[in-house]
Amino acid sequence: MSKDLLPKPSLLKGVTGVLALADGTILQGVGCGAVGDAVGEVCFNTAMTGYQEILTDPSYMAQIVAFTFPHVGNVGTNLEDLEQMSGGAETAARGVLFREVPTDAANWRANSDFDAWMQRRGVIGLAGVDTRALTRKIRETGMPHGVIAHSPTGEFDLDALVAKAKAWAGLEGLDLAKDASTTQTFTWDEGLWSWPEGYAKLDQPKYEVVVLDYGVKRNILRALAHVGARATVVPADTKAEDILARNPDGVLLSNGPGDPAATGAYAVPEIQKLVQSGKPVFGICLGHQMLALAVGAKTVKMEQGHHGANHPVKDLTTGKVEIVSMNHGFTVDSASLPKAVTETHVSLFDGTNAGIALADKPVFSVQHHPEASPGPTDSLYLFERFAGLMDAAK
Ligand SMILES: NC(=O)CC[C@H](N)C(=O)O
Repeated sequence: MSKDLLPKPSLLKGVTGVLALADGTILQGVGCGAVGDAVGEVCFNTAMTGYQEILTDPSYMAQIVAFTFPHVGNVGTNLEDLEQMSGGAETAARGVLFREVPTDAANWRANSDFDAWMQRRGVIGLAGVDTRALTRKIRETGMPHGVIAHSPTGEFDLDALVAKAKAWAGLEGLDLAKDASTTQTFTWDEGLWSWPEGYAKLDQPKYEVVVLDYGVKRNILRALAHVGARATVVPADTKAEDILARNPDGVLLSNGPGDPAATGAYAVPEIQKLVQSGKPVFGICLGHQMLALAVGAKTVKMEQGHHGANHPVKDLTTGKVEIVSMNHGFTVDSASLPKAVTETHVSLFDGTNAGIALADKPVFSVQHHPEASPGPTDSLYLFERFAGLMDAAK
């Protein structure tokens, strides 16, 4: 085991949790949340708040999230900050790692403490690990495959856990949108949250938007309502003909888990028809990547990915810099963008593509999360840009 990744003994009450990486590295700590083990890609997230939204973001399916912020769980969990639509017993992320052992919940909105919430929702937690050393490792060698395990008796078959991490094929080529998507069409009219009112209600919709659900976050639907759009959410494999038959004012391609290239196999031909129809189209994250595939560009796997709530992105159409929420492990290869497609946004961390627009159609998309949740709301203007395109098309 690398010396860097040894636990800090003062933090440990007993080794009841481990993370076993495919290269044989073992991190030991205090297990919490659900008991058992789970395999996934290990990424780090630099957000300082919003762990409940992050862990329930469907785009984190098949991933294990290591928070660089040391105190996770202190404000407990509540019934509102859930991003996945199902709201069911299963949470998107497979596991979570953090530095300090979580305390009891201390927040007026909390109805549960973090440990009990993780237990109920099947999330395995591992506390007391040197997340800084793990983050440095990910920065140097990319996002590893790992198995997170929690055993209250402290018994682990470490060789078997490493073997399981090694045997996992990874996210490349994996279509998870079909698992994250709704199977039933439904409409949504809840707006954004503010204090002390709570969630707003959309009374008089100005626009009707069909949302192709590849694993949509609730706050995307709320941000649509915020600009006057009522969402009709349809399953990931819905045909363009069926969407256009509803005569929506616009179509939104949602975020979602997995590899865009694998998901694109069935979604891309439908997105191409939607683009050709002349309807305004807005893509977010996985939706952005699949729109890029639909217009002939390529997507590639990233080394360490972007996961956080403090990423600077430049809107090349206005010259403005926005601080955004990011969560992606694949990226659109800007060099592969065809001539008719403009690069509208770039990441100021590494220059990777963060947005595109079509020259001759009311179609655009971004890699980041304008709906935030968690994170800053600098990019909410993109929902207004979408509304502007819908106005122009009316
Ligand atoms: N948040 C998302 O939609 C993520 C998109 C894709 N699964 C990626 O990791 O790049």
